[in-house]
Amino acid sequence: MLSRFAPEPQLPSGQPERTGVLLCNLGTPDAATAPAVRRYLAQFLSDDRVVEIPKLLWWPILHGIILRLRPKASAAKYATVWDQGGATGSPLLYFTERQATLLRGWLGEAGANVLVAPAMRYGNPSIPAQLDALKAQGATRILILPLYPQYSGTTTASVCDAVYDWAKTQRHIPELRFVHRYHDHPGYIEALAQTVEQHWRENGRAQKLFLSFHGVPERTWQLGDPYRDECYATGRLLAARLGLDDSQYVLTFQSRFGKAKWLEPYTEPTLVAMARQGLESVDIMCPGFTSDCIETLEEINQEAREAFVHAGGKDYRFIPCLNDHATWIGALRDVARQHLQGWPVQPEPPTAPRT
Ligand SMILES: C=CC1=C(C)c2cc3[nH]c(cc4nc(cc5[nH]c(cc1n2)c(C)c5CCC(=O)O)C(CCC(=O)O)=C4C)c(C)c3C=C
Ligand SMILES: [Fe+2]
Ligand SMILES: [Fe+2]
Repeated sequence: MLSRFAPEPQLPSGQPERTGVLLCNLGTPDAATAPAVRRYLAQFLSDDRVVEIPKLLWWPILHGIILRLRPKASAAKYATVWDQGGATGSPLLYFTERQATLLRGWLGEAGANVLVAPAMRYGNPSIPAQLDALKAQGATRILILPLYPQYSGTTTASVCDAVYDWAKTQRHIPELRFVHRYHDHPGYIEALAQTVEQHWRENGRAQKLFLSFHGVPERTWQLGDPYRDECYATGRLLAARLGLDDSQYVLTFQSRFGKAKWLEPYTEPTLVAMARQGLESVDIMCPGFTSDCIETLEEINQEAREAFVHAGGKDYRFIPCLNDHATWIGALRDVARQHLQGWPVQPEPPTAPRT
């Protein structure tokens, strides 16, 4: 029987042991085309962390309906955000790569020589490919840093699964550490607050600030997923930092998928209801998304905007995600440093050749 363990990479003799950081985001299709979106959605929606319906029931729905109908419509939406928001190609991939490059430089400020690689849970560059690449560059310790500030079984735990699956194929597993959450980290809250304040300086201030987080099925919360509570904690800390009372901001959940009940209140129906009650202007941001993507640039900045205006709203002001904001990269550096404690981050002197 062939061994499931891959051969260990041959490192040039004298190459120092390195420390690596894997910056993980959700993923994105390789192109804004129906076949690429189908491949991406097939991988994404086959993950039982994401869809908790028994395979026997889910498979016919996924392969018989969703993967036949959704890719074409979804690709048309992806085409509207490709190259947008200051990005080239997929905004999610573009900003994740940029965050990795900047983080490497910022960690290097204090003389730390840490490898930083971007990775996507679904699509490319994949988590196993990037872990292989880090190992091939000599990484013997790797910190897994998901770009999800709030922990959810549907996202953070799925990144952990992908890393554990890769580890199962390795003869010599690097030391591994995982960041699970930073929803209340002062640097993250500060970066969000500065983004809102800059937006207010440039555009003035609307009647209400909407904080729209990605939704998850409500059942996951009832079963103990901490995601909802962590979103509310982020919302409260951000409002306090901005000096907002409860009447000045609204926290909602977007991107409902399928027929089940998801976390409420839902973003678009709340915008519509409030516009009908006379709300004229909103500022809207998505604090749980650390990069702009289809969910922010299309769903929030296009679809929800249209719904708000159609319901009588006048002024809809979208606030971009953290992307490559300097305070945010500083926060990522601080989160990484906290979790790298005790690990050597300087290249070690070459070891003497064995005699
Ligand atoms: C099917 C259920 C889904 C769950 C649960 C879910 C949780 C979840 N997702 C994000 C972040 C992102 N999701 C994105 C896209 C996206 N999400 C789902 C479904 C679920 N997400 C779908 C089907 C899609 C694809 C888009 C579409 O076809 O409409 C993205 C954007 C990807 C991109 O722009 O390339 C992000 C980011 C979080 C944080 C989360 C739970 C906390
Ligand atoms: Fe999603
Ligand atoms: Fe969406």
